[in-house]
Amino acid sequence: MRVDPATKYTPFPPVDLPDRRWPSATITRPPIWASVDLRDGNQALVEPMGIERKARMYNALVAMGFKEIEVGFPAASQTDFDFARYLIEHDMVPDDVTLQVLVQAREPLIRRTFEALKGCKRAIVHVYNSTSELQRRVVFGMDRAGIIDIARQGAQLIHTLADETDTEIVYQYSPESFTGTELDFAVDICEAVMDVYQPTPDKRLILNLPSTVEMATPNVYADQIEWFCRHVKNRDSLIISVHPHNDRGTGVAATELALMAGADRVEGTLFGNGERTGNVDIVTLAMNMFTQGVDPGLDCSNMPELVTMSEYCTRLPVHPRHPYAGELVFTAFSGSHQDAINKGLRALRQSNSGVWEVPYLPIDPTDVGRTYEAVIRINSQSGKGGVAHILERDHALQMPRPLQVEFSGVVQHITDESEGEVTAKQLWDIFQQEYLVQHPGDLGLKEYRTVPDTHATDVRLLDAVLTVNDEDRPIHGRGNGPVDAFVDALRTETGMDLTLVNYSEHALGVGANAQAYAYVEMKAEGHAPMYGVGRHSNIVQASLNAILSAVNRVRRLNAAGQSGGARSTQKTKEDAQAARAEVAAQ
Ligand SMILES: CC(=O)SCCNC(=O)CCNC(=O)[C@H](O)C(C)(C)COP(=O)(O)OP(=O)(O)OC[C@H]1O[C@@H](n2cnc3c(N)ncnc32)[C@H](O)[C@@H]1OP(=O)(O)O
Ligand SMILES: CC(C)C(=O)C(=O)O
Repeated sequence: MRVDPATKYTPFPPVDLPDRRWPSATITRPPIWASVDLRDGNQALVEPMGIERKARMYNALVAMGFKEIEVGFPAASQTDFDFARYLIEHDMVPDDVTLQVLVQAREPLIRRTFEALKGCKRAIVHVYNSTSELQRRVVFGMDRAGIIDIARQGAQLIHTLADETDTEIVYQYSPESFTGTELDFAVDICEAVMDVYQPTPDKRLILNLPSTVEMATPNVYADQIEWFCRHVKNRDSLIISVHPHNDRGTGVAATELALMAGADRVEGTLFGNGERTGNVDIVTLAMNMFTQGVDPGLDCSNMPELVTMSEYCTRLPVHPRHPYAGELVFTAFSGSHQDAINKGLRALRQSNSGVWEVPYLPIDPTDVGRTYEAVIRINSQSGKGGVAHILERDHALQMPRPLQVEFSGVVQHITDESEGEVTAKQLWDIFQQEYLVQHPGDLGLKEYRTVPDTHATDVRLLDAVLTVNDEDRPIHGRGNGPVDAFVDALRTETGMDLTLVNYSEHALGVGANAQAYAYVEMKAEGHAPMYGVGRHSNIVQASLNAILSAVNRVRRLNAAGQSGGARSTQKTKEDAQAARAEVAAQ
């Protein structure tokens, strides 16, 4: 029988704060960022980082612009102790960066922590004990007074040791499991710690209010933070810090609402690594601010490098759909998205506006070190817009709309069969096979010339030599220009009733050797109109090639015993099989 959640789980009680103010606040500046990758992130890894990996991540965090970095729990493990020593002894702490170390409110651990800090110019000593009703009851078996005593004694020892050291100590206290702690008790225990440290507006105490376990909707965390800020004494002598986890998958939202509710500082990790479902993801938070026009003060401009570094250090993958960072987050496969992105990018180029406005792309991929290459990729969900985008981007083709429709039908037929992706290179190969390559049995244009008809005005006579399977075939035609005369000659040669329906062309580059593309839509009796594409440095020859391309496609259809319109596949069975085999092989 299924479990009845109503009998097994208790809903989180709402906070009594009817005049809450945070819903009308906005985030206009970044908080103080503190990375806990090397502590909370590290303690959650299957294989915790050694010194080499820790140092690599530490350097990356400094380079990003973090000014406060929790480097470990030196009293808990020799590696963490040694790493703090390593940074201090190798003078790896820039003047504007403060190392932070975590310790439980327990005397031997606190003493050991101070040993780890010897020689450090400035450090945040972050002490914690657990305060929630559940932990008081089942872990510590203590009442409120006993728990306050642990915190007070821990703070007293730290205060004493701080007076004896040359290191400038910044105090930080966390009522761990804050989200499960009654708010009045959270204020009481924090104020007991404040009584020891005596913070002032010039020497503020960091009070860190962790969502050790995310237990409710983000608005509840915001209420808790606002309630605390409004009830704690000497608010101006405090830095209110949040340390959200992501158990409900809403760590980022909870943090944003907590900032609106008055938090000054955020502890989190890159890409949300951390205990269970992780700590809050600082990269997403920072980029969310960035996309609202707020400089987060953290450099995420080389996201691929950050991902590589994080994956190496944590030995955990960053999900391909991870916000801003995942391999696929700037990629559209679906046709209507591709169409809108294609149009949006074009409109942006034309507008010359610096303001980013592209449907389905909340940020410019280049702002995080990505290119536009991956934005549009082709599979069976894709449409003409995506196909046209890639051919224009990589080969400067300006395909007329009906040709886009026709060619996307060819591509779709292949992707439907292969059920996979078609790379940009494969797409170009398919296009060339379909329109530009001479297949066995196709007509090729060896040479041509036109002369005015001396017996009629505005009429030209054409003499050309076609090749079919290495055999020459002379042809002759007349018309009001070379194109018209060529179509006339082909009517005679092929016996097909051919009409030129549409024509367009464009140059590729400039100068005498610039290539031109010509696109023709031909109607052959018994077939729907069909496109041909020609390429040559001479525009007339490009046009004649395009006409032959269309005629050859009709001939291939006839040879395969098929008929049908432009939207049906124009590929012979062999072409389709070859293309499918190529896609499958990659
Ligand atoms: C939410 C967080 O992420 S907090 C950070 C958590 N990080 C870690 O725990 C990683 C590092 N910790 C460790 O390696 C170990 O826990 C150590 C080295 C610190 C301590 O190890 P041990 O002394 O063997 O204790 P262990 O952790 O198994 O048990 C905790 C004991 O400390 C007590 N305790 C836990 N927290 C505190 C605290 N803040 N203040 C005082 N006592 C505490 C517990 O009640 C328990 O007491 P008991 O032995 O009388 O039952
Ligand atoms: C030590 C505290 C801040 C912690 O890591 C947590 O509550 O998650």
